[in-house]
Amino acid sequence: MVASSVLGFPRIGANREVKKAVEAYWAGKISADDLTKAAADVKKTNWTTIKAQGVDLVPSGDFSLYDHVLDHSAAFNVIPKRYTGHDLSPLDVYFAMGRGRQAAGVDVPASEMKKWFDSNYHFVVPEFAEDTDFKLVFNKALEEFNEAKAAGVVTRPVVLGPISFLYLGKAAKGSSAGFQPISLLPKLLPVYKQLLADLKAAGVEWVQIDEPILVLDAAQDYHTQFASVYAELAPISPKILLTSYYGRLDSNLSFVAKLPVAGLHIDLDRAPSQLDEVLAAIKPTNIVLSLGVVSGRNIWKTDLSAAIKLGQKAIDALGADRVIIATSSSLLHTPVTLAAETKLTAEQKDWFAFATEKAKEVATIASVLSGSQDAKVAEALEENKVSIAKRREFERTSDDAVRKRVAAITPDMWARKSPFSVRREIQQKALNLPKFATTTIGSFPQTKEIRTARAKLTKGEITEAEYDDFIKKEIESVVRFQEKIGLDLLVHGEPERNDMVQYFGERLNGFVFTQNGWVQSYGSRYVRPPIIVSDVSRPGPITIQWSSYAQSVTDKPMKGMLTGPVTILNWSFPRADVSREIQCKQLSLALRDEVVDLEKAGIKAVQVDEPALREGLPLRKADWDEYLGWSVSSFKLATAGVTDALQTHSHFCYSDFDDIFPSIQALDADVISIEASKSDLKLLNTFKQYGYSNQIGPGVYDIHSPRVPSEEEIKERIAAMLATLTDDLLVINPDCGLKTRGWKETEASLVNLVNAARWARKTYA
Ligand code: MET
Ligand SMILES: [Zn+2]
Repeated sequence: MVASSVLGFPRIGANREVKKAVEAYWAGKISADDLTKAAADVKKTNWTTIKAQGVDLVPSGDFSLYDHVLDHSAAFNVIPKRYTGHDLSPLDVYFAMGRGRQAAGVDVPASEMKKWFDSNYHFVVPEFAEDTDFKLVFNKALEEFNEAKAAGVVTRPVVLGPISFLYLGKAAKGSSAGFQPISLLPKLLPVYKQLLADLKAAGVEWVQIDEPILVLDAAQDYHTQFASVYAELAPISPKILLTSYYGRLDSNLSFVAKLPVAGLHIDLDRAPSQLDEVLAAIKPTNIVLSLGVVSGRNIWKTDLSAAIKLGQKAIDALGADRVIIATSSSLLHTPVTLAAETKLTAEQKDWFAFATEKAKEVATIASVLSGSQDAKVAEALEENKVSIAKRREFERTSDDAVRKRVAAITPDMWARKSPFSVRREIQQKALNLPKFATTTIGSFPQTKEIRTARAKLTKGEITEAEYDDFIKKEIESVVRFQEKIGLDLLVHGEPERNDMVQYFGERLNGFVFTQNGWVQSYGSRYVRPPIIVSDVSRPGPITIQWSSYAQSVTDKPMKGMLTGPVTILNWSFPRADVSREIQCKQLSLALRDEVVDLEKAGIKAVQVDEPALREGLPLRKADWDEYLGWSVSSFKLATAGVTDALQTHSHFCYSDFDDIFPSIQALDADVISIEASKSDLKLLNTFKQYGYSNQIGPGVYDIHSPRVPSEEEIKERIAAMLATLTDDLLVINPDCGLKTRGWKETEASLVNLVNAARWARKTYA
């Protein structure tokens, strides 16, 4: 019998129930009990849904109200001191860690957030100190196992592994130099033992322990750490399924195959070629192999026949009892169900599988491999063959003009005409900005009124012209606001955009959209990634009318605002039949035309955002050059079609840039803005290390939290930056767009920012 399994499921609810409940709780509209109840309903629906698809091993413990790494930190008492002692309930401490808290005498910023591997999901970075006092505050894995059992589903609890937990975390501020979280392993292990022993006592058969760091280049000591940790855990634990996902095990396989675990999960979606060596390595052991053949990262229907072949290969080597068919990773990166989509054409719908459909796919593959004679299984397999054939047929169509244009790209097309120093002078004349120029990253609060107007337009309750008028009024008021508080380089505020990627996707050929395809990005923030289904091109101008309108109502310079090619690609579900590089180049050419049109329309500065450049970086260093090569040239291709007088900006947020900083310099944007506030300005060390020649605005405050930074705080940050950056290169801005913020905190924060910049002009005159 070949078993089927799912590694994790979206925790947002089919109708975004979790977002709604969490935000209502934050707003004081529902109680903690109501929130717990709403969460319980979603968990129960998830378990029963997965089971109903025929899956044998259903996950539990993967649910989260905010972030699963944060859950884990809270459960293990890894709670920085700044969040304790305020007389907050554990739930409020938890949310304070996730998003900061500023109320009733409590004023604490959020913890640092980082991208989860190469995905657009963000986790809250655990902070470890030498005196971190690990204890099991609550056993989430056990509680949710029991909860699922009571709902009639026996599950496989999911736990983040100890080594990944420590490596994903950081040393708390004030730790002694050289302190490394991994040194806490001996102190942490007893708590894991307690957790696992409790699971075993509760009758848990299998526990899934996630060690995703196994797909990263091995730290030197991985080998001994894994060997000693799992030797200690295995005897007292339920059967351990050790999982790796998002990439290949590579050289880590040599020690992983020797661990005393009952099962090993590998990602065959991202790294199909590792199957042979894994089979060879574990054949002499008793390890059960979980094959991640159904992608947890994209939304394309699995080619079941191809997956069955891989499964059969594993069965031939190991026997059916040692094979599990699984999703490649948790399905948290995919929308809940295709069933809710009513606007996709039948042809399009037939191409896709979302989380629920993917659960069914693993079950079908496992049934076929188990020799099932069930007519329904045979039928599902047949239907899949037809769907895959149809998609292949569609893939043969192409937009020849786009293909030709991509083939004709030459390197001179992606170089600016003159070097930065020359451009700078020309641009300074055109823009006339003061020293320490202030600007924002683009979006202003997306208010209820804006969302309502958009919804009305979608429902046909207002006309296109009425909507456009509304947007113009919004733009004008955002412009007046910026003038009033004294910002220097203005933006139009992006009120017309539902989402920075979706907005462009909807105006380009080659994309399709879902109505309800939400995927969690961080906390209660979900996105609906567009899907690239065919060649991409620009049927006409996208942003020109709004940017030129905004410029027409002010004498101050207006910055045009576009989402960059790499980010559109990385935040979409890409097609699987054409390389990412080619898809990116197609996007670049479309955006290049838009940038040129903005300049023609009289716009003097254009920002092309690339917040997702870093996240697309391959997990293995050996693969970096290839990616950085085409992504950097794609950005440049999009921005180099203009004259020297156009000031190009780019923006990056959420991640560590240390390792790719030379590539950021290579983009040759005239100005970059970059997240720095949450990572404790450690970025500044990067500037020190590599130097930076163009203008730069490391964010002076964190916009991901409603907390208002004081003027003093911002001055301190500016002063800290000036210890490393020369004053004529520094630009003053928040660390990201303001669309998730309310107007009140936006105004207060920006007033402080402008005042701090004025202070800097005097102080560093
Ligand atoms: C995630 S980066 C966001 C950049 C965009 N221009 C904004 O201000 O919202
Ligand atoms: Zn940003």
